[in-house]
Amino acid sequence: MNLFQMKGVGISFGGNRILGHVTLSMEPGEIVTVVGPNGSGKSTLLRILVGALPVDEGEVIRKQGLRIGYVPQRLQLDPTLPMTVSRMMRLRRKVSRADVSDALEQAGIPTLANRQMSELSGGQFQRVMLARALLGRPELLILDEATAGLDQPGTASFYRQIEQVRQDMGCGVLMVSHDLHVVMSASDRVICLNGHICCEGEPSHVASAPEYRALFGEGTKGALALYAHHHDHNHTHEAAE
Ligand SMILES: Nc1ncnc2c1ncn2[C@@H]1O[C@H](COP(=O)(O)OP(=O)(O)OP(=O)(O)O)[C@@H](O)[C@H]1O
Repeated sequence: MNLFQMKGVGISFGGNRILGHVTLSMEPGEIVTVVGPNGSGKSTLLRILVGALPVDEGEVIRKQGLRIGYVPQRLQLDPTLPMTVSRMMRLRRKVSRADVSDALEQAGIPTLANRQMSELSGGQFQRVMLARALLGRPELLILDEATAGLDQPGTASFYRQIEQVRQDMGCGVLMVSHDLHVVMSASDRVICLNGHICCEGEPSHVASAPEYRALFGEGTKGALALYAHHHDHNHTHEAAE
C-alpha cells in the first residue's frame, strides 16, 4: 500500500499556476528527495501533502490514518525566551518525558533535554525539530530544507541520522533539499521539480537526465561536483553531536 498518491495535482496562487500535472506516490520506507530551482513549487508540494493547502486540480489520496511528521523550513524562536529542549518538545501535544527522551535518542541528541533552545548550534536545533517530528511515530517524515544553514559536515551528519531513523522506525522520508551532493547519495529516488515533474528516478539516472542538467548546469558531470567546497582555512566548529 502506498503512503500516498498524488494524481494530476495542480495548484494556482492568484491566477499563477505554481504546480501542474504532478503525479507522485511513495512506498513505506522510501527516501525521496525533491530538488528544483527556487520558486519551483517544492515547499508547496510538501504543504499540499501535509494537508495545509487544498489543490485546484487532481487529487491526493493518503493511506488511511497516515501519520505524518513535518519539519518545516525554518522555525523562529524568540532567543530571549527561556525554554528547554524538553519543554519545546512538549509544547504542542501531551507527551511523556519518556517519549521525549526516546525521540531525542532517535534524533541522535540523547543528552540535550535540559539545554536551553537558545544555546543550541544550528545542527542541534534541527535535530530537536527532527525529534519533535518523530514524537508521533510518523509513517511519513516530511522535511523542508532541514539542513539549510548547516555546513557540509553538519549536513552530511544530519542525513546519516535520517537514514538511521528510516532503519529504526521504517518510515518513508520525503524531503526538499538544495544539498545536491548529499541528496544523490542519501536518496532512493530523486524528483526534479520545476512547476511539474521534469524527471525522476534513481539518483544516478536523474543526475544524467538532460532536464536535470538543463536546470542545474551542464558542466557538473553529475551533481557531485556541483557544490564542491574547498576549505583553505581553519575554524572551530560545534557540530551537532
Ligand atoms: N500562499 C501563497 N500565496 C501566494 N503565492 C505563493 C504562496 N506560497 C507559495 N507561493 C508562490 O509559489 C511559488 C513557489 O513557491 P515554493 O515556496 O513552493 O517554492 P520552492 O521551490 O519551495 O522555493 P525555494 O527553493 O525558494 O524554497 C513562488 O513563486 C511563491 O511566491
